Amino acid sequence: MDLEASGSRSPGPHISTDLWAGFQQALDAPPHVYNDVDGVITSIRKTAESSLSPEIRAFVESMRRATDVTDFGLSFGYKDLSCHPKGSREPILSHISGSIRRGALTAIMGGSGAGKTTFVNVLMGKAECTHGEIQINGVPDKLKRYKKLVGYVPQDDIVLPDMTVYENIHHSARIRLPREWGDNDVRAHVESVINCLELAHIKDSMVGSIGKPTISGGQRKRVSIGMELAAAPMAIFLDEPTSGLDATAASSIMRTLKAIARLGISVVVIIHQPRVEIFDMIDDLILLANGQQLYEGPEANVRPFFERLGYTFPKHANLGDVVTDIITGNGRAYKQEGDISKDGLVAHWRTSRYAAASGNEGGDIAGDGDALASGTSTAVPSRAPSPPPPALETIMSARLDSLESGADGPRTHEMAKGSSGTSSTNRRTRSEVPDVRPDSPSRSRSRSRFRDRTLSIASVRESVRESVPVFFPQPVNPQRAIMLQYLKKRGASRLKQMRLCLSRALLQQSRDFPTLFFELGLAALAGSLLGLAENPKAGVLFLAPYYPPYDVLSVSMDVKSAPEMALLTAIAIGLVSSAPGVRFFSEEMLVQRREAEAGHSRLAYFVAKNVSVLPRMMLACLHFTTPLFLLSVPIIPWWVAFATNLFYFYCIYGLASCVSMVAKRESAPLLATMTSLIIGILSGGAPSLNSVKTWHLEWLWRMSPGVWLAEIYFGQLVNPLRHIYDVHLASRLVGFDLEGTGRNLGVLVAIGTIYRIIAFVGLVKAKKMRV
Ligand SMILES: Nc1ncnc2c1ncn2[C@@H]1O[C@H](COP(=O)(O)OP(=O)(O)OP(=O)(O)O)[C@@H](O)[C@H]1O
Repeated sequence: MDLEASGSRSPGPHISTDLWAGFQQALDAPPHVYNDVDGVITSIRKTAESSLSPEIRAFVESMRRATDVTDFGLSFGYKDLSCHPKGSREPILSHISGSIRRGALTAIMGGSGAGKTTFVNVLMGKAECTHGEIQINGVPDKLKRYKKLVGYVPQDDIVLPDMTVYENIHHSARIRLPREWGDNDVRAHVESVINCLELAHIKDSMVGSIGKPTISGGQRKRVSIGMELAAAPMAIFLDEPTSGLDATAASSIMRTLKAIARLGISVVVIIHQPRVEIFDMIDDLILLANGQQLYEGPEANVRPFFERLGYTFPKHANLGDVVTDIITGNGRAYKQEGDISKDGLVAHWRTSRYAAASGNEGGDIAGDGDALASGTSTAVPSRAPSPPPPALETIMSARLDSLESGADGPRTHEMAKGSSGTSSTNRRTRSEVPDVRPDSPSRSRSRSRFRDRTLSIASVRESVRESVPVFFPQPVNPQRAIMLQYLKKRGASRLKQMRLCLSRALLQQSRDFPTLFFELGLAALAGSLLGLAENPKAGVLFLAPYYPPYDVLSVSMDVKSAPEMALLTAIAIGLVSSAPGVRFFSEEMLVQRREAEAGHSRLAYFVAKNVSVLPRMMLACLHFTTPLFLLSVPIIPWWVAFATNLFYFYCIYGLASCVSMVAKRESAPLLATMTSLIIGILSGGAPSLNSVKTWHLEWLWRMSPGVWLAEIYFGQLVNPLRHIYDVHLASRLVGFDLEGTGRNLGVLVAIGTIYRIIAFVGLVKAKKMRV
């Protein structure tokens, strides 16, 4: 069964209608008009919002509380953006100008290497441009400041497989929402996100991995989107949100994204060769090639734009495919003669932009009111022509008429696209979006609410006429100061994040019982085998000459057994713990990077992960040390052996963390095992530390925790016999000190900690995610 398809129709637990369509219901809402004119438009907004379902209204209210502004959402304006990193021969982006409207679904398209990722990184404040100007909500500003208000959904659904849908989203919310929010507030927001994403019926299901899925691909994508919406973002960027999904799931995701945009959140997607129904849902398009624009404007205008350049669109061809072919320089099938190169398209866009800016008739485009691009004397109109927004009266009349006649009313973007009505593409979109509630009670309620309000709306029309109705995007400058102030309070403190990450890590471990069982079993087996190997010696691991004058009675000498036992112990612990140690970080590396780039504290995560593993490490050490001691009966006090082994486990886990930062997930366990074997061999047992000293390489051996473990074992096994044997002679022969157990334990802790510091540096410096 297609879970995604069934999921899109299943209601949440407290939602009465079985026709609930989540966020998509917002697509049927009347236009959302902003701009407060003596409270007049506010009443219209309230009217618009009253037709939304209670779940979506709860989400909108929650968003307002999280952002502390009434009209959440970000619009971006950019002028002449150029990025030319050092070492790169060509600029990655050059002369990009335009805008991204608040509340619009904007798609960025281009061939491989066109600069889409870099452009999105710039808009998200993750990368800086070498040149250009940027406006946020109509005000020149630094994008970095708004990072906490921006969500990013990577192409691969990077979620924790052994956590439920609710837990994945809830964790993100608790880390990123305003810190003064109580548990109930966070829970309510998460519930509203889950309901609106139609995940309520699977909220307690484990997410599962791609190899072992427990929910469908479309649902995983929704979880991934939910993790961002949980943080109440004002803009959300998605890298190929439909890739890998079947047609139904892909359309459903895009409709959801479009509805989210309608609520005010700016949605920007990177998309490749979209299917026609997906292409039709896009409001605005930004087409890139070779790091430069070749089109920016409404999706509805892209076809006429290319037709003016001589391209013909076959009757039944997929518009998305044709556009992709054209912008990658493969448009010969659609233009028999003339230039079809990407450079030609880029040059055309640039010249027509400048022609339009200078008022030249030949200009192919005209500015559309983008504040940055057209609001100043130096402005460069940067978008293809958007028909002027219709008057508010037209919109309200159309909406009221449509409600009277029972037809679906025009949507905001459709109106913004042209007073002439909806474009053909948008008509297609609407007809393909199933009207899930043709005669539903909520629809009738919404109609009657509208009728009731007709009078009051009619009475305010006159006063509204004086003002210019503003549709998306709406600069929210007056609210900017409040928003920036509020941004500082976003996100849990580092200490709280540590606590949250710790409880999550412990929960994960408690669910991974088979692995723990296997690890403890392996530790017990290794300890038993080593104990059996040492058992015939009955704990006598040292023999040396007697002191004079009894030295002539000495029968034999054995100074190697103690270092050898230490060597075998080090190797066994290395084998037992390196693979589990590497799992902790390498399996979650992508999740960690996603979280870190979303603003989670790396330090909190790292410390919590390391703390969470301590009980497991102690259990493994107990299972290793106990059989070893019972079978080999050495003369070392049990607690000293336990502490020594435990600190060596600590070192191996630390070393495994370092390996997981540099090695690929598949090769990390093998590499960690090999590394632990090497440091085990460098324990001074064979070759002896004395020989190493003669090679002047003691410093190298001393860098290995193995040598400190061996020195403790040697001292503990030999020193108690000092009244019988010449232990100093033995010490000189082997090269180990007899004293300093406490110091050596301290060194082991220090080495383990140094490994962790190196691992943390690796975590911070590790390659960033693709976007
Ligand atoms: N930091 C950098 N230094 C030098 N060149 C870079 C850097 N980052 C990206 N590039 C280059 O810039 C070009 C655009 O890269 P970008 O990742 O933005 O393209 P893209 O459109 O996202 O491609 P794709 O769809 O294949 O991911 C590529 O040729 C890439 O190799």
